[in-house]
Amino acid sequence: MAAVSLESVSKVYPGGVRAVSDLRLHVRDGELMVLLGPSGCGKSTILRIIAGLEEPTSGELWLDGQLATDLPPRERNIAMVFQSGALYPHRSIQGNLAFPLELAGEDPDEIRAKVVELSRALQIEQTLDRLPGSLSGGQRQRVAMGRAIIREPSVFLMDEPLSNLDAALRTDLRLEIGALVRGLGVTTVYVTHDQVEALTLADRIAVLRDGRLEDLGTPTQVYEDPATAFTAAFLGAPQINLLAGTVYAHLGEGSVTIDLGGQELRLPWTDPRVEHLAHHHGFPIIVGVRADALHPVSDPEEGAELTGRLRALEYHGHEWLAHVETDVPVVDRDELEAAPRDQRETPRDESAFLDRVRSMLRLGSRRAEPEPPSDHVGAHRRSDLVVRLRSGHGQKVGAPMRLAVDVSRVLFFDREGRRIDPVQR
Ligand SMILES: Nc1ncnc2c1ncn2[C@@H]1O[C@H](COP(=O)(O)OP(=O)(O)OP(=O)(O)O)[C@@H](O)[C@H]1O
Repeated sequence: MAAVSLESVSKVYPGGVRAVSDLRLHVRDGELMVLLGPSGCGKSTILRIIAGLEEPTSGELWLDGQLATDLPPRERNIAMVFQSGALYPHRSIQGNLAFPLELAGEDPDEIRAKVVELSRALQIEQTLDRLPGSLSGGQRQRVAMGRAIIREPSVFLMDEPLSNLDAALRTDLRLEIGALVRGLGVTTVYVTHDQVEALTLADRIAVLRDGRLEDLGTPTQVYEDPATAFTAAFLGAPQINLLAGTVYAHLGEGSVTIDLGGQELRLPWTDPRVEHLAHHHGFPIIVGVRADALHPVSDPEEGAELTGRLRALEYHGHEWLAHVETDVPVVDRDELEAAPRDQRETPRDESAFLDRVRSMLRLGSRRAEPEPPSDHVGAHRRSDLVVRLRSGHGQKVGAPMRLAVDVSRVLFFDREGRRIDPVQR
C-alpha cells in the first residue's frame, strides 16, 4: 500500500497558472521520495497539496489508504520542514523540540526523554538550553527537523531544507537526514532542485517538468537509464552531451548508423537497441553521450569514434574537463523549453527539428558558442563536446583529438526527447 498517493492531481492557481498537471505518483510506505526539477516545475505545490495547505483543482490524494483530498491539515498526521525552519525565538531549543508534544498533552518525563534522544540523533544535545538566536544555520535547521519529526508523523515533507546552508554543512546534514528518516522508517517526500541531493538521498526520484512527471525511478535508473532527454540533461555534472543525429538502417550491411553531420556512430545488429532505432530510419534523433563515455585514444574503433580539436582544458581538482570542438551539431540545453507535441517534421527536416529540440529542455548552464561561421553545414549550431579526463597530462590545447565513444552507454531519444529503446523500471 502506498503511504501517499496522488491520483491524477492537477492544480491551476487563480489567474490560470497550471502548476501541476494530471500527476499520478505513489510514495511507498517508509520510502524517501525526492521530487526533483527546475524552479517553477510545481514541486512545492505538490508538497503543499499533500500537507493540505493547497487544494488540488482536480484529482485525489490518498494517505495510508484513506481518501484525504478534503481532510483538514491537522488531521493528516504530516510534518513539514521548509528552507528555513522557523523556531520560537524566546523558547529554548529544549522548549522548541518539546512544544508539539506539550500541545498533544504528553507526559513531561516522556517528553524530556524523547527530546534528549532526538537531540542526540541530530547532534544538538549541547544546545538544548540555548535560544535559537545563538545557533548556527545548520543547528537551527536540525532543530526544525527535530521539532517536525518528534511527534512521529506518518509522513514527513521537506521543502529544500538545505538550500540556505553552506556546501560543507549541506553534505553533513544530507547524510544525517538520510540516516534519520530511514532509521525512523517514516515516509518522506523531499523537494529539491539539486541533483546531487536527489541522487545521494533518494530511494526513488520523481523528475518533474512543467508540473508533469517526466521520469520516476531509483537514482541509478534515472541517471543511467533516463526515460527522457530532459532527465538525462538534468542529472549529471558536467551535463550530458546532447547531439543531433539522423538514423540510417543498413539492411545489407547489418548495422545502424547515426549520422552526426559528417561523423557517424555505428551499431551492429547484435545491439538490442538497433531494433528500436531502425524504426526511426531517415528521421532525426537526439544522441546523449556522457562526458565519461568519451575517451581520448590514438586508435579508436571504427564506428565508435568522434574527432575534433581540443579547444580548452579545465582543471577541476579531482578531474579535468576537455572542451572539444567538433563539427557535430550539439543540442543546446539553454534553449530547450516546452515544445508543442503535435508538431511533426518530415524526415530529414533537420533544421526544424533542431529548432524544436533547442526549445525543448531549457535547464541550463552551458553557454552556446557564437553562431557558426560559413564553413559549418546548414543551420546546425556547432559547439563543444565535454569530455571527462583523469589527467590533463599530454593534452595540448589546439591539437586534434580522437575520441573513442563507449557506444554501449550512448542514449538515444526521439525528436520528442523520449527514449527510443525501452527503459528498465
Ligand atoms: N499561490 C500561487 N498563485 C499563483 N501561482 C502560483 C502560486 N504558487 C505557485 N505558483 C506558480 O506555480 C508554478 C509552480 O510553483 P512551485 O512553487 O510549486 O514550483 P517549484 O518547483 O517549487 O519552484 P521553486 O523551486 O522555485 O520553489 C510557478 O509558475 C509558480 O509561479
